[in-house]
Amino acid sequence: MRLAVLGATGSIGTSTLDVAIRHPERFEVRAVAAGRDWEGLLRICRAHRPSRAALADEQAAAQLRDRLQAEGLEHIEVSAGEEGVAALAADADVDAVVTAVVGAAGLASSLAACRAGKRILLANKETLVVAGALFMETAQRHGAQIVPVDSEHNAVFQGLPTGTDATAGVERIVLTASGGPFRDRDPDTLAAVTPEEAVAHPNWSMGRKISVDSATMMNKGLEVIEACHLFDLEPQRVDVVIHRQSLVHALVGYRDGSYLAQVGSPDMRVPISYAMGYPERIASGVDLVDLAAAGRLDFEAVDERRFPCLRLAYQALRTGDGACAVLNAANEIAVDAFLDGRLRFDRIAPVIEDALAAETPPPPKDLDSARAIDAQARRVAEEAVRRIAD
Ligand SMILES: NC(=O)C1=CN([C@@H]2O[C@H](COP(=O)(O)OP(=O)(O)OC[C@H]3O[C@@H](n4cnc5c(N)ncnc54)[C@H](OP(=O)(O)O)[C@@H]3O)[C@@H](O)[C@H]2O)C=CC1
Ligand SMILES: CC(=O)[C@@H](O)[C@H](O)COP(=O)(O)O
Ligand SMILES: [Mn+2]
Repeated sequence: MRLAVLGATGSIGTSTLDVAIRHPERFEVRAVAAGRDWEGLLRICRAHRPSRAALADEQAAAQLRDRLQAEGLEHIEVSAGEEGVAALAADADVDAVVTAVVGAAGLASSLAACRAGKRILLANKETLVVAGALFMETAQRHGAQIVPVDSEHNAVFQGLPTGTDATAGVERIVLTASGGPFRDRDPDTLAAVTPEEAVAHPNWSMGRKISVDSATMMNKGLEVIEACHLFDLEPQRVDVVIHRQSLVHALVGYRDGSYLAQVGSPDMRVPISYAMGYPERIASGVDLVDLAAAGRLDFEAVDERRFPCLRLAYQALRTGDGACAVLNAANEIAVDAFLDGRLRFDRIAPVIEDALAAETPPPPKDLDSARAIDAQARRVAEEAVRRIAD
């Protein structure tokens, strides 16, 4: 299988390449893309020898081109900008696209992969939050196959019935949430949280943005929206439960009273290898969980006062796709402001609430309208950051 790995320098990208290199007879890394880390992408080019590479940042792409030439790797064609990244997703020499770009920046390449009818190993959950119906319709129209990489959705995918009716007998699904680094912290002290504390996830090693999302539990909110689109479920059929150990990733509840749960170590190579090998199971480099050593599996209800972002996500989901796009944009702005030291941790949710209070845009009907909604919501959220941060 010929792969394009978009977001190759990041946490998911690195795990994907780790799985690929374990199966050289099975996977060929044809194309790799990132944002601006040209040195990271250069190292990947040396190790995997793709045919094509792309960087969203034009200057970084020029640096990469120069260095590849200096090292005798000029046959690796380098493209630049959002279009350059999206072009890799549609490359005729690629069978499967791993969408591991962070944030709404991944939408254009996700849609390009859809239009080209690729197998999409979907990590970029923001694609489904910004333009869920558009993305799913585009995939269906062009025969793109979506295999979820996000651990919970990958777990649901594994637990759903096989055969023609993919949801036969399914009553509800349950996504587990670790609760993040502040699940036991006194809520009155959340104002003082530092970025380094917020990105210190108790169980998973991930990029900074998703780590903050886990700390606010917006990550689970985005995942509820993601699940509704992927599995065609109404919001009331998607539950969230806190599970501190992050060993059970999701459960599919059936009408006969059974739950099917997927259990695995908190290492993304497990769901990534499932998506890469599907429908076969291939080695991921991760051992089975030692159940006796794990000892216990705890489940608790979510305290919505501690995690207001989860409520905001359900609110946006019930309002419609336009509101979900606003939710995502405002969250990205608020998280950036927090990581830059311009916004307190406990003010991330109020910024998003403010953005959602503005007039709700209609659902995005194409990439341009999604971009316009995103840009407008970012302006509103930036204004809210300035006001709320004062
Ligand atoms: N990490 C995890 O365990 C999980 C992640 N996900 C999802 O996967 C996605 C990636 O997350 P994660 O790997 O943690 O993030 P990272 O921050 O670790 O990596 C992000 C990647 O995106 C690239 N990137 C950033 N901006 C652009 C752009 N404009 N164009 C192209 N590439 C860009 C980065 O390149 P550069 O290095 O140059 O900045 C980097 O390769 C997110 O949507 C996240 O929600 C889902 C489930 C689990
Ligand atoms: C690994 C993965 O899929 C993340 O989305 C993970 O779920 C984050 O952990 P939280 O449960 O804390 O959000
Ligand atoms: Mn997840």
